[in-house]
Amino acid sequence: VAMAHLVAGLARCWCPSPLQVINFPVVQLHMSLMAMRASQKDFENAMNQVKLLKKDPGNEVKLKLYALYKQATEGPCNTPKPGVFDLISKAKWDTWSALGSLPKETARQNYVDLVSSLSSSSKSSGQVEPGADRKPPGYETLVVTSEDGITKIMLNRPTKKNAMNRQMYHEIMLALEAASKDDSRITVITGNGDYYSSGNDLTNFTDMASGKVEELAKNSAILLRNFVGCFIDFPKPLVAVVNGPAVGISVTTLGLFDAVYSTDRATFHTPFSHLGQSPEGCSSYTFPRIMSPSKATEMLIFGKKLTAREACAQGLVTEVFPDSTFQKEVWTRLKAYAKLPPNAMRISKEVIRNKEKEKLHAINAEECSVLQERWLSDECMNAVMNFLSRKAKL
Ligand SMILES: CCCCCCCCCC/C=C/CC(=O)SCCNC(=O)CCNC(=O)[C@H](O)C(C)(C)COP(=O)(O)OP(=O)(O)OC[C@H]1O[C@@H](n2cnc3c(N)ncnc32)[C@H](O)[C@@H]1OP(=O)(O)O
Repeated sequence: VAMAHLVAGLARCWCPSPLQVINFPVVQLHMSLMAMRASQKDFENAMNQVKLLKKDPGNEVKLKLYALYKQATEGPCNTPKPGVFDLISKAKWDTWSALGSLPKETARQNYVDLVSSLSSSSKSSGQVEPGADRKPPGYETLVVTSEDGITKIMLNRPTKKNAMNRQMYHEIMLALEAASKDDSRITVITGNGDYYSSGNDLTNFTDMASGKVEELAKNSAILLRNFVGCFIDFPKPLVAVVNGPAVGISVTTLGLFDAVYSTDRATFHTPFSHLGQSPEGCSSYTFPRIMSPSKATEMLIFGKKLTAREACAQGLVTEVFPDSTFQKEVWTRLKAYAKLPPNAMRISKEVIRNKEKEKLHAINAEECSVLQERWLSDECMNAVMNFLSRKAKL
């Protein structure tokens, strides 16, 4: 966030051309970090302070601390990448790798600064709260509940319109993996607040200013490919309860759901060209099949926004409900469906979807590799800078 403000602030104050914005803050940031290096003693003190924090700083911060510690002590990540299903080790590896060739001294300083900001906000005391270290792990960006045979995964960043930051991508993968194995019969994804989701969190791009951009784009493409892969492989009926507007990746992945129920207040749009980007979530394949090639073009290339009723007429949405009765009607129906025999539902899904799986994985890989290039383009950088400096709403 600090980086986003720095970049946005500099964009407004200094640079007439957004292209110049990319390089300037990197140089500035590097110079300011060089000017204030933490000593080894400061670093050791910070490590001790972490153990005394009263409040759990959350998984995202812990990953960042882990990555900075490793970078400060061992340098750039060159260990082998953990396997796809070792999600926690992979999250740690991804965060460390994303630091690229950040110098050890800078990592040490960043670690000290981060701990210091945590200590002041959580008012650490000399005593560790009894039992604080035994707090059960939970999700930070989701609320996951399971009842009446339904596991509900609710995107929970309502003040950011449920934009998907890296933490949320990882948590959705974890929640889907857990739901695939629990004893629920149907899995639902929905949003908290007035939006279903505003898509990829554009502040994900602010990391671009702090490391090797090619490497970051490569890691992001891997993250996206794994994320979409979890939807392709999900074994039980997967239902979207679209409680409000949906943007970007939250729209494209709908093509991989088994049913999509929407409030009449929702809209659907994928402003990829506006962002200098290209389709993902297998939409380059699913959308032309669901809604015809030319209707898919209007959405995926021209960024046309559909109302819920238009999306339903085109087959992307299964059924639309009046907003006033949406939650009641949808949950009543889902509870009834969740009473159906689970094996029959799972096997029917296999019969319907398995023919396509290999194809979908290949499409996913291709879309991610194209996007990896797009993220490095001037068109994409400029669009993200515009959003971060509040010049454009998409
Ligand atoms: C190489 C790095 C890449 C890393 C990526 C990893 C994997 C990537 C996968 C890629 C795929 C995705 C493609 C997409 O999803 S494209 C779509 C991206 N989304 C958008 O372009 C939407 C941007 N947001 C908006 O246009 C508007 O916010 C809105 C959704 C129309 C809502 O407008 P509003 O006026 O009603 O509300 P607003 O004040 O703008 O929003 C409230 C706060 O929420 C913040 N916010 C909303 N959406 C996003 C977002 N997508 N990213 C970041 N932040 C978002 C907004 O900034 C406000 O915050 P604050 O209150 O000002 O702090």
